[in-house]
Amino acid sequence: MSGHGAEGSGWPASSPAMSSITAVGESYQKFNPRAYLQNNYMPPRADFTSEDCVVPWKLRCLAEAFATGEIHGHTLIDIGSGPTIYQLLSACDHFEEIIATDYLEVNREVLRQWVQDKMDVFDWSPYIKHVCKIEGRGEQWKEKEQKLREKLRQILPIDVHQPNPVGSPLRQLADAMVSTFCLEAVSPDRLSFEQALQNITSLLKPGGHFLLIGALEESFYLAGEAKLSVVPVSEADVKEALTKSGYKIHDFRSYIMPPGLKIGVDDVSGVFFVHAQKQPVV
Ligand SMILES: C[S@@+](CC[C@H](N)C(=O)[O-])C[C@H]1O[C@@H](n2cnc3c(N)ncnc32)[C@H](O)[C@@H]1O
Ligand SMILES: O=S(=O)(c1ccc2c(c1)CN[C@@H](CF)C2)N1CCSCC1
Repeated sequence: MSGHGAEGSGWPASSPAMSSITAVGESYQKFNPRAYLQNNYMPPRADFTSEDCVVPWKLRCLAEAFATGEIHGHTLIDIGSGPTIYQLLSACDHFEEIIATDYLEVNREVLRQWVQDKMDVFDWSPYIKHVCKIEGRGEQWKEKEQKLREKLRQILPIDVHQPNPVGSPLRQLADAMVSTFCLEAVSPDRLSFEQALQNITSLLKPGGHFLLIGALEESFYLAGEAKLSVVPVSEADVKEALTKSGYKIHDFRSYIMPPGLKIGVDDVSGVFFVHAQKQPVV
């Protein structure tokens, strides 16, 4: 899936909006997964020493959401997975099948390599160990790692700017959805952010739960040679977009990025976490 085509996007092929979306897709051609992982998922950002650090905060948000027991079913889909799997560690105990998605083949291949336990893949063990610790069930980290590898059964191309983001409608709507640092990082403006949210919502069954994590007031980030534009969003912008797409917000939390984690790889001000639920259409 190229994602560059105007076909079916709902925008006129030559409109300014479609031109901006095409430009975003072109900017991602230089995205370097290894550099992206280095910038965001290794020290100093990968600091597990205090519950106040961003990684423990984010993993706790996800673990606590799944610990409610409200979020379960057969299939969970992750939107814009990139080269990362940390966002699925607490989910894998509550679903039979997990679908990862990304726009870039390089990222989908990184995920395939991890699932197949190939050499030279990123070491997620600090994240897996931390999740096992905060979940408090005494699960061995290698068990959780193997469980996720078994459940991560599909790794699909996706373009959130298409009305059918994964090409054809899913055989079965997802019971739950996760997305981390994707929508704002691939949308040139607020309107396309809201439209992308509307598009991915078509993949989630009515009543399905959605865990959304993203960057607050960020305008760019680096991933090797790529400098990607990000649409700056506030808490209010995110809440408004979710409401417009028919969600009820159950929980909204924000984390202010400490100065020590502002390392030049982006200009993120904070991180938001939302637990929302798609409301049935009456
Ligand atoms: C900032 S990364 C987020 C990666 C990961 N979810 C995380 O938490 O770090 C944004 C991801 O969105 C993907 N992406 C770019 N354009 C997209 C599009 N039109 N639709 C869906 N995903 C897209 C990129 O390939 C990249 O993996
Ligand atoms: O908050 S992070 O430092 C983080 C993680 C990923 C990103 C950003 C920040 C900000 N820029 C985003 C670009 F889209 C990607 N973090 C990294 C460790 S795990 C918890 C999340």
